[in-house]
Amino acid sequence: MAPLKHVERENPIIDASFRDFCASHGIQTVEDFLLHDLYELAAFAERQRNADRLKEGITFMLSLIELQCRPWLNGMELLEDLHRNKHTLSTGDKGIDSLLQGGFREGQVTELVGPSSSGKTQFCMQAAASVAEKYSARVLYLDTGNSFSARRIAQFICSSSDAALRQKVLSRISCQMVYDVYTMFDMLHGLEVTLRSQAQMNVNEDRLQLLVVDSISSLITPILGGSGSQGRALMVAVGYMLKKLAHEHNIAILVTNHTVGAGEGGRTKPALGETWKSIPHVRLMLTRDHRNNNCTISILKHTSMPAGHTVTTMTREDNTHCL
Ligand SMILES: Nc1ncnc2c1ncn2[C@@H]1O[C@H](COP(=O)(O)OP(=O)(O)OP(=O)(O)O)[C@@H](O)[C@H]1O
Repeated sequence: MAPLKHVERENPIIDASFRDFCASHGIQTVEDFLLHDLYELAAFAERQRNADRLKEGITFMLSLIELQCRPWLNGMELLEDLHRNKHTLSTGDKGIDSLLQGGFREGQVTELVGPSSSGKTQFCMQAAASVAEKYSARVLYLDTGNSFSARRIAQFICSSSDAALRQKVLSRISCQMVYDVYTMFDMLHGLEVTLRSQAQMNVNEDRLQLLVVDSISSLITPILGGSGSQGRALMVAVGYMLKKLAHEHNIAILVTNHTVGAGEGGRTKPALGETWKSIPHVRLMLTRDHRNNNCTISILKHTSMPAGHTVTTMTREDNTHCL
């Protein structure tokens, strides 16, 4: 059960005096709120010296509980949400955009799977440049392996010959190093709090539209060892948080995953196993022919397309292939 003190991080109105007031009515946790008569509590608050602050705190707690208990959505409401909010974002590559019917879908998690040196990081940086440039959007890049390169991103910016524009695009891309799954939880939680308060204040300019995690597998693989289920539970929790962020804030999320071993028929398969498989909405497999630098992307899973569609594209050396 979450103690009320944890909620103070989300809204300072849940301060010590609010918590003391709640404690005097036997309310110590968020769940305790559900068991109490809140009209009675509000009536008690009315008689206090700091009535306005207390009532504001109660209203906030109610909205928080409501947020956790979202009603079921029917198919019509889901379709409307899809048309109204979930647009596609160009990946920066014409062929891949056409394969994905426009690019990454906002509100969804797209996973790029590929062996080492297949070009996953290059793809992520190209996508970051494309979204920051084409949509004047903010991009958050979580780098788990020190592979982010601002210089390489600058090469992917189509208007890179214009120094002022290039600077503008680059300034919309923030990069943060994340080396373990616990830092990742803190990061995602902080991001959720920020996005929620921005939504409440209707801040819409330079909206965060793409979140990149390169790579999710290097954060999760170290906690999966052994026979315990704790690692798997943490993995599912991270996946759930990513999906929730994507859905509630209309963000396209791109994560990378490496491949392991020789699966059935001598082929490699995505790491993180069967439990992770259900997390991403879209799974793409990237392979690279090192003789001619051709990359092939094929769909392993998609919400509206059959698996197996494929596109072959060239590795970009600079920005000469801009769309
Ligand atoms: N500046 C660059 N210009 C052109 N090609 C590059 C550049 N930097 C890297 N590459 C190519 O991209 C390849 C590596 O790709 P990348 O780092 O994206 O692979 P990856 O799939 O992310 O690998 P890993 O899983 O090991 O991190 C290199 O082998 C190189 O050929």
